[in-house]
Amino acid sequence: MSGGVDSSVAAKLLAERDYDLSAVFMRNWDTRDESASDIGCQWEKDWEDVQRVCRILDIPCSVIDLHRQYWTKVFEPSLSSWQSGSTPNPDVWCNKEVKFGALLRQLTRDSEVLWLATGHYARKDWQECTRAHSIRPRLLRARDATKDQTYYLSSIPENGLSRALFPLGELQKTQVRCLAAESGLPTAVKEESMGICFVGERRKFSDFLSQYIPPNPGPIIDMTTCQQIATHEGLWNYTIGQGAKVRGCKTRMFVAKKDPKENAVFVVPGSFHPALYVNTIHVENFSWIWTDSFPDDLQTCGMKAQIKYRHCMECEGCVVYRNEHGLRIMLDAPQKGIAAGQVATLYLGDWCLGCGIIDGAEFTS
Ligand SMILES: Nc1ncnc2c1ncn2[C@@H]1O[C@H](COP(=O)(O)OP(=O)(O)OP(=O)(O)O)[C@@H](O)[C@H]1O
Repeated sequence: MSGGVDSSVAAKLLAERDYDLSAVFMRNWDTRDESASDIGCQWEKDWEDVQRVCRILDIPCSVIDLHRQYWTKVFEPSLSSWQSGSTPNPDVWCNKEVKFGALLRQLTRDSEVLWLATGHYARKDWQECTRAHSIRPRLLRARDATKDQTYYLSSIPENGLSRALFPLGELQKTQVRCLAAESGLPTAVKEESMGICFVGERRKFSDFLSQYIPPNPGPIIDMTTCQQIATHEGLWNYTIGQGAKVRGCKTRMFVAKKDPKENAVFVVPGSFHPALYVNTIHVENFSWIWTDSFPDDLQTCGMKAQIKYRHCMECEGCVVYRNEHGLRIMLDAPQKGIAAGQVATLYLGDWCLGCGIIDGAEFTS
C-alpha cells in the first residue's frame, strides 16, 4: 500500500473476502539523499496514511526498506540513461525490479504461496496453453481506459504476473473514490501523486537532475541551416519533440534529434516540422511477458499490433517485424515525440505482450 486512495480501496476489497491479508509499505527513497530535504518523497506521511487505513480495515501493516535496491536497480541506470541523452522511465523499471522483483522475493521467503495485490488499474486472466499443458497469466488493460496502467506493468516477468492481483481492474476511478468515501477511508480525498515521487511536484526536473549529473555543454544546431545557434548545458535538459528555449531566436524551436557522440541537440522551427515525425521504431531487447512464446505471425509476415511509447497516450496501430537485431515496428501513421530510451509496449487488443527500450526511430518511405 502506498498511502493513496487506489491501494486503500484495493485493500478494502480484499479485506471483504476470505484472504489472510497484511499490508506492506515500501520505502524506496531516502529523503536524506537529497540536498533539498523539505521536498521530494514524503514517505513518512504516506506511511502514516497506510497505518490509518489499515487500522480501519483491521489488517496488520509493516514497512520494508528497499531504497538501496531502488537506487542500484532503478535510479542509477536511469541516471546514466539521462546522462547519455536518452529518456528513461524509472516507474516501469520500479515495477519490474522493486515491486515485482525485490519485494516479491523478500515476501516469498516468509510465505510459500503468496499473492501480491496492488492498486494498479490493470486486469489479469489465465489462458490455457495446449502446447505447454498449462495455464498462463495474461496482463490485460483496465476497464477504465483513462486510468489504465498496463504500460507501467509491461516489464514484469510472467512469474511475477502470476502472483499479482489487481482488485481495481474492473472499476472506474470515480467508483474507487466513492468506495473509499463510503468506508470512511481517510485517503478518499487524497490528491493523485504526479510524476516521479522523489523529484517532488514543485521542482523542475532539470534542476533535480543537475544535483546528480555535472554540466556537459555542447552545441544546439538548427537542422535546417546546419548552423550552431546556441549552447546547451547537457543533453538531459532536452526532450525529443518538445520546445527548446533558444536565446535570441525569434521562431519557437523544437527538438528533433539528440546526438550523444557529438553531444549535440538538433532543433527545427515549428512544432509540425517534418523532421519531428517518425514511422519506424527499433527495439533491440524486447521482453515478452511470456518469454518462450510469442505470436506466430511475428516469425512469418508482420504482426499487426498496437504500440504505446508514453503512458498518457492512445495506442497507435503498427506492424511488428522480427530481425536479427530485435524488433522493427512500423507505425500505421507517422508520430512525433518518440525518443531513444523510452519504453515501447505492445498490445494485441487488450492483451499487453511486453515491452522494450527504444534504440532508435526514423522516418522511412
Ligand atoms: N511505496 C509503496 N509501497 C507499497 N506499495 C506501493 C508503493 N507505491 C506504490 N505501490 C503500489 O503500486 C500501486 C501503483 O502505484 P502508483 O504510485 O503508480 O499509483 P497510484 O495510482 O498513485 O496508486 P495509489 O493511489 O494507491 O497511491 C499502488 O496502488 C500500490 O499498490
